Amino acid sequence: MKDESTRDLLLAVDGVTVDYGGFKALDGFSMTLQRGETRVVIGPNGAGKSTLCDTIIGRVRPTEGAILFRGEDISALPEQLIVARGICRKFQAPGILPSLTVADNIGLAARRDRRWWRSLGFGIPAGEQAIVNDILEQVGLTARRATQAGLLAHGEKQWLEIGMVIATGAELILLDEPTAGMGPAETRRTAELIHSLGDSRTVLVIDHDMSFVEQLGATVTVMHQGRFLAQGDVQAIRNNAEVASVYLGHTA
Ligand SMILES: Nc1ncnc2c1ncn2[C@@H]1O[C@H](COP(=O)(O)OP(=O)(O)OP(=O)(O)O)[C@@H](O)[C@H]1O
Repeated sequence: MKDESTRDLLLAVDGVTVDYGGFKALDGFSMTLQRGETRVVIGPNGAGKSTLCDTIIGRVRPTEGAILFRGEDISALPEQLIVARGICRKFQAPGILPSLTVADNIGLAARRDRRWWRSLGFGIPAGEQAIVNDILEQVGLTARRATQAGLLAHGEKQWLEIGMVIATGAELILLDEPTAGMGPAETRRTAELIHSLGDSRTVLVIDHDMSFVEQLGATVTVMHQGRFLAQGDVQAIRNNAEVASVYLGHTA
């Protein structure tokens, strides 16, 4: 891990409100991410977690406030320009091309902004082979490189998707419930994989599974009703009476 003092600000969500005709899915929400950190955002159903990701990636526009990426306001940019600047989101639903091999899916993701359609049917150019090999190794799919992606097990598909996000070169990766549908062993492997991204990427994870959150060992930000509720390590969050009350539905 980098020393705190050498880290710098990558993302600032600054007082963001998303108002749907009077209902505020985000209500003056603020948080910051330092370069190289992994952060988990949790919160009860409807807390605004997905809306936060939608707003960062430009799918939803803030009614108030701003999103600053590398110090620049990106809140009015179209999604594809935000992606081009280095933010990539992995959705719960797999976006892999099932008839292509695992390696070709990663190769395509690496070329997505570089007229990747031209490469269809031509295999992976030599220079990219090394990148693809590295990513396959990182996501633990080297032995599956020639397998059709559609034939992978559920967990493997999720890792391939994470590999594809890595391949885009994005500096900020948004992972929306990456362990959905996974058993304990796959969940553990996913935590290791996110760990292995180390300081090279900044990762924002949304998840409900507290054992996964614990394995990640990351700072946790808690949202409730579109607002910031608490932030700290897993233990502090577990011991936070206000957090317990919003999850358990009673007052502390
Ligand atoms: N397009 C929309 N129009 C109106 N209300 C919306 C819209 N999108 C989301 N909401 C509402 O905003 C609130 C926050 O939704 P969001 O999906 O961001 O929460 P979440 O924390 O991701 O919840 P979950 O854990 O259930 O996925 C919810 O009450 C939801 O119904």
